Amino acid sequence: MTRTGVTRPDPAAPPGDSPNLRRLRTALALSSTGQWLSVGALTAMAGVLARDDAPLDRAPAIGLVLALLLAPAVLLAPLVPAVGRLDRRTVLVAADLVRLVLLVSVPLVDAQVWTAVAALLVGVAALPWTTVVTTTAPALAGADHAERARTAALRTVFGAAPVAGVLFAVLSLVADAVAGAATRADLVLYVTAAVFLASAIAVVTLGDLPRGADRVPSPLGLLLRNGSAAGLAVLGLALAGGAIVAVAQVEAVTLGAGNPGYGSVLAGLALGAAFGAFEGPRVLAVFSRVRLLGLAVPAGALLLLVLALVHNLVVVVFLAGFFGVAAGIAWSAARSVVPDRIGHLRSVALVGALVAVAVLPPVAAAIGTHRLGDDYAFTGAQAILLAGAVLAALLGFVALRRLDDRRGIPLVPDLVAALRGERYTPPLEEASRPLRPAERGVFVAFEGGEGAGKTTQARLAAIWLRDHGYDVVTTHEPGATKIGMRLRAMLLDRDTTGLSPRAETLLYAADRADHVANVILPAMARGAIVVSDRFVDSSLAYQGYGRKQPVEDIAKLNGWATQGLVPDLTVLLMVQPEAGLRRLPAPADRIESEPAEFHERVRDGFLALAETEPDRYLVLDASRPQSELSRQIQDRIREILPDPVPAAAEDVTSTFPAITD
Ligand SMILES: Nc1ncnc2c1ncn2[C@@H]1O[C@H](COP(=O)(O)OP(=O)(O)O)[C@@H](O)[C@H]1O
Ligand SMILES: Cc1cn([C@H]2C[C@H](O)[C@@H](COP(=O)(O)OP(=O)(O)O)O2)c(=O)[nH]c1=O
Repeated sequence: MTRTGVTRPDPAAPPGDSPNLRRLRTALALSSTGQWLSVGALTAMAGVLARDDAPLDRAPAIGLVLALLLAPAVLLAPLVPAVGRLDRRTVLVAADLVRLVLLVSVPLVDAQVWTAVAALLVGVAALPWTTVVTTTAPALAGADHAERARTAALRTVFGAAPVAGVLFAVLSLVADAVAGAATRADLVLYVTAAVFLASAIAVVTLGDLPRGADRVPSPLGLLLRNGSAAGLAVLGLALAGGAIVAVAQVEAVTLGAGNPGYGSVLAGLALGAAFGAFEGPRVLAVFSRVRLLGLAVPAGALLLLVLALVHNLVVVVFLAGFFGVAAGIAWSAARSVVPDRIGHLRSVALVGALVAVAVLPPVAAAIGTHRLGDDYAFTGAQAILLAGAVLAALLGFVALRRLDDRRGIPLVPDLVAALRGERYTPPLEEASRPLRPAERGVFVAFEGGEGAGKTTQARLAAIWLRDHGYDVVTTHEPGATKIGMRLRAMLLDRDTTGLSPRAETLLYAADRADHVANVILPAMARGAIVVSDRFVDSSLAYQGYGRKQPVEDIAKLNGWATQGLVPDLTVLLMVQPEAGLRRLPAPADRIESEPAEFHERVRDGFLALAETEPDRYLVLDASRPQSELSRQIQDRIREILPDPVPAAAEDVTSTFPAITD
């Protein structure tokens, strides 16, 4: 604030940040801390109220409370838009106050059934807050900074978990010190209620919040759509992580550490996960993200295996922390592997955790405790942790096998080089690649939305290929031939008005037919590698999905135009349309100036095309640094390269001594 009371923009604040947005994030931090604390507080209370003699018999009651807390997020998300029509601040305050009342009521009612009902209602009351991340914070930041605001809000939600974990452990210790070992969870329940009060007050002090359509995608819908092997790895971790949380309290009580012990395990897990997710992008930065994912998941599984077998709380807390780190790194790697399917990954994690906490505790209780020798008891809790570890490791390996983006490059030297901060590049002739007849060249197409970096990456790939002695032809669409240049002018000139979608499609196809006949096929016939900036997929995405014309028809038309030529590899660079368009210099051409929804449809179209033929596509997150992208592209191109020297010629030349100077 200046002396005149006018708020000046904070020069250090990220673009799009406003005082109101910052206050909203503070409220979100408080509310999220309360929600995470509720998890510890209500499960602790469920454990106390179960009152069974053997700690393991309390597991199903604890699992039930966890499942009821999570279930609304999975099952009721589609109902959230209904609250979007109400006043935003009133809904958020009501959501906090409802949770406050519920948490205070739990120790007063003091009944197992009410604790379970309260858990369900706390889960329901948390739902309106999800719209702060999906809608309100991005709307407050404005269109240009919406994505950044969404990310910051998500970080706030998950960053609150370790804070709540540590707070829960400390409060449990205090309660233990004051009231003795047989404490209930009253203190932490009341403190959680107070945190919700603080959140409600923070919301009241907020300025106006924008209304707007709430978009809370249904986790169940996302679970089934956009499946990916990366999702399998995340599922493995979610099941394993869910197993830890589901039996943490039982383990802590069995080891004589009570709620402070339980809180320490939760805090360790949450701190580790937050650290891993935050640092993930910097871990082995030059190493393939797929391989990092494929290694982090089994590493987490191994930690879980040891965790299941030791009977020492301090060791368990550290192992839970390291498991969290592995899980966090794996999560960040999975996000970079399928940047376009993060919603799917989140749904897998949520549903996996829900299944784990609902199903595993009753199984643990049913297995019971078995004495092995005189001083080692093996419990059902350990059994499900072991099962979680094995399953996670298996799913991690499946993901690595299915997705490996450095096939043919040995894992160990690749990892050793990455540990030294270097990128392992096998000599070209050592890389395993199917040899292709040299008389037919190779055709690589670069596709993607506006400003995705196609021209940049096509150029870098061509330079790299030429460095390795290949005959390379770089070309582009539309407009690579004389006729094509005239067609391009017609197609992209903003003065061209009223061009019908069919005519547009035919003109692009005419340009392509000329391009294939006069540039691409002659180059391939002499064995060259052709690198094209755009090809048929652009027509399918722009004229098909963008202009809403039948994709099948366009594919048929282009099959004829191209004489059936299909790229050996299509590199698809995915970028958020608005980010891509921002990268381009003004003024926009006729297609670039289409509305945002058109470009969204084009983007979705490209993805749908890649999904139908995953082996032919390399899909990359174009927001990553250019050098990283080009390395991944090189790795993939290497797999399809022909021998640089025709096999027949090599038979002769290889008998001569090499002259290197
Ligand atoms: N990975 C990247 N990160 C940031 N900027 C990039 C990246 N790749 C390309 N750019 C920049 O974005 C702009 C558009 O890139 P360009 O290769 O012409 O995209 P396209 O051919 O897909 O329209 C250029 O200024 C380029 O330097
Ligand atoms: C090849 C092709 C391009 N287009 C559009 C996409 C681009 O907006 C424009 C090509 O313009 P261009 O300036 O080459 O852009 P970029 O660098 O993004 O490739 O033509 C189609 O709509 N259909 C097609 O089949």
